[in-house]
Amino acid sequence: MSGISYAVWSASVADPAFSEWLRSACEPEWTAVVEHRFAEEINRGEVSDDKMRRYLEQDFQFVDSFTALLGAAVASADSFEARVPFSRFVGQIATDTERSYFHRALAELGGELSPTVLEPVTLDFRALMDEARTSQNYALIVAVLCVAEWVYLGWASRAKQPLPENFLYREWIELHDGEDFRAWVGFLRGELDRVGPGLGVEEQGRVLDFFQRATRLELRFFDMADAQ
Ligand SMILES: Cc1ncc(CN)c(N)n1
Repeated sequence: MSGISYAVWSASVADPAFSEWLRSACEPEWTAVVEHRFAEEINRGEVSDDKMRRYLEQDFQFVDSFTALLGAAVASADSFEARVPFSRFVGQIATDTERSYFHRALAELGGELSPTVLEPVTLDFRALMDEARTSQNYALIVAVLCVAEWVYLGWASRAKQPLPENFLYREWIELHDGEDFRAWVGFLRGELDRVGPGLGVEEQGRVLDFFQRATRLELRFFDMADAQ
C-alpha cells in the first residue's frame, strides 16, 4: 500500500463491489493481518498469559474509541433502517458480551482495565477513530468500522474445531465468528457498497485512505501484541 490511491472505482459490470475494491487495495497487508502469527496463536490457544494480558489491556482502550465510533455511525447514518444494526451492536455486543469478556479475561490475567501506558499503535488507532468520528462523515466512519470487523472475522474464521477450551481464546474467537458476526460484517460491507458508488472521485479516495490507514494499524496492532 502506498498512501492515497486515486485509482477510481467504477460501476461497470466487471468491477468488484466497492467494499471488495477497498479491501483488495489493502493487499498484502490485509492478508498479513488475517494470517498473522499472533492470530494463529489465539486460534490454537497458545498465546502466553503475559502477551494475552498486554494485548487485551491495549485492545480494551481500542474498544472504548470503537464504541464511540459506533455511536457516530448511529448519528450520521442516512436512514432509520441503517441506524438499527449499529444500535443493536452497541447494546448487545460492545457494551454487553464483549465488555463482560474483557472484565473476566483481564481479571483472570491480572490485567488492568485502564492501563497507565498506551502503546503508540493504540494511540494512533484511537486518533484515527476520533478523526472519523469527528468528521461525522458516514462513509469514513463505516470504512474504519468495516476494516476492524472484517479482518477480525478473517482470522477468527480460520480457527479449527474444536476451539481451545480456555475461555480466553474460545470466547474471543466466538465473538468474531459465527452467523451473527458474519451478518454484521455483511451489513458493514453492504453499507459501503450502497454509499460508495455515489461518492465523487475525491471522496472515494478519502474513504480508501481511511480504509488503508485502518488496515495498516491492524497489522501494527498484532505486531505490537506479538513482540516481546
Ligand atoms: C485492534 C482491533 N481491531 C478490531 C477489533 C474487533 N472489534 C478489535 N477488538 N481490536
